[in-house]
Amino acid sequence: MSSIELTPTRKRLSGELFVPGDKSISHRSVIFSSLAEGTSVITNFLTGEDCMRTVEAFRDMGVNIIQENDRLTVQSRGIHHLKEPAHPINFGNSGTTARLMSGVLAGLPLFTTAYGDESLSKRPMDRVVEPLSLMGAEIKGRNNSSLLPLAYNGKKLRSAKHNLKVKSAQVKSALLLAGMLAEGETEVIELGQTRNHTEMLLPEFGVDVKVEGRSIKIQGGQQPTPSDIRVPGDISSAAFFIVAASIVPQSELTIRNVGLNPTRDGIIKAMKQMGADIDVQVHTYIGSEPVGDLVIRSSQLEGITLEGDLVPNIIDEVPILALAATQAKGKTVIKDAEELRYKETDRIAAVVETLSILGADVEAKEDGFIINGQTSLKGGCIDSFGDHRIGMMGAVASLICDYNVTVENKDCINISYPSFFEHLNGILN
Ligand SMILES: O=C(O)C1=C[C@@H](OP(=O)(O)O)[C@@H](O)[C@H](O)C1
Ligand SMILES: C=C(OP(=O)(O)O)C(=O)O
Repeated sequence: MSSIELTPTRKRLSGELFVPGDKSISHRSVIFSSLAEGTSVITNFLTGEDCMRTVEAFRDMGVNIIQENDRLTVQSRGIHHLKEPAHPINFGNSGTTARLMSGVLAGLPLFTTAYGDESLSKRPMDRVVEPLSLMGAEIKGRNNSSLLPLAYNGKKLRSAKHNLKVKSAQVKSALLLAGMLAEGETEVIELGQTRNHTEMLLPEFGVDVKVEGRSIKIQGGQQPTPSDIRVPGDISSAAFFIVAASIVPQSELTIRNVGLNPTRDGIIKAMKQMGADIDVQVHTYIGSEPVGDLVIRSSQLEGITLEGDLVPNIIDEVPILALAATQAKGKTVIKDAEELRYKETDRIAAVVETLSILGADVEAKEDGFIINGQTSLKGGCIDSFGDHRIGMMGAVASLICDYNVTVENKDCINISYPSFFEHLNGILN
């Protein structure tokens, strides 16, 4: 198992950084272009392991996807010419691949099977299998079809009206994709606003989607048309450096071309509410997604409460926000975040264990945690638990620890940010 020992550098963060392409938009752009008939070019594609699983799934179905660094050329003959893979599809560690592809595979006239790694095989799939079954989907799997591996006896689905029971963009997107392949109009009513990349990006591929408040409607029988997409930088990756530059004294860091979709920018709102010094300049729109530059200067943070509607917006950023909270004066409370228990690992347990080892004052709750700051962190040996976001949080923590930090099982960072350590070393001055 790979590990890295990080020694206290006492260096500040400065200079400029371009974070890799957004993971959610990368997945969606390869799915939509693979379903389109013709050629699409995707640039600044995230080549992390998760998005490559989505690429491989479509390669397994006969789509020609040529990769040159972070540029993908997707050549597809369209929905009606996808071929049935002769072997199971590997979703790896990627929840987004598993959920979104479930919506696609259920609605294609193919028989497919799919599996995941140890972590993904424990994550709930009933959240997509159940509503897809209401559309006539035939999906079978372990544990009453709630866990991978799954087998999809794909067929033409019927439309449905779904009132979602979880705040999940993956579930919403799976049902919209299934709805696009079904007969009639499918409506998805969200429990709360989640990232809206599917609704924003499908129209770029010529698919009509109607959004009215929390209701999203899609007419069946639509086939995406090819489109060229430039993926904005991933705010969830930028989050590690937003927090790092805020908590490492004397830092001033610029992060360029970050996606600033309002359903994703909660990390900036939360950090600003804690007193972080962050300038935001939106300079372009890619499709309808705002993109801009951030300048972050170190500052004294204060504890806050993070709850309710903000939580889905910061769901992947909670581990790194928890580290920020250890450096904030007073109490930070994170609640309504039980979804964290269903990620690559139980992120409530993993955050509490990791920060406790490093010397923080943190208490687990069923739906989040309470952190009392400000604490000086010591150091120690921590495990990523095979979770990229926990591994990166540990690496950022090492910047403010008194002694060495060893991060065990660090290779999982390649899932969303293969160049993470290179980028970190490039801005430590
Ligand atoms: O739709 C997406 O691209 C994602 C949605 C979120 O998951 P949930 O839908 O399970 O909240 C998030 O945690 C994940 O990293 C990416
Ligand atoms: C939860 C995550 O991803 P996924 O659900 O796609 O595995 C994540 O990237 O933090």
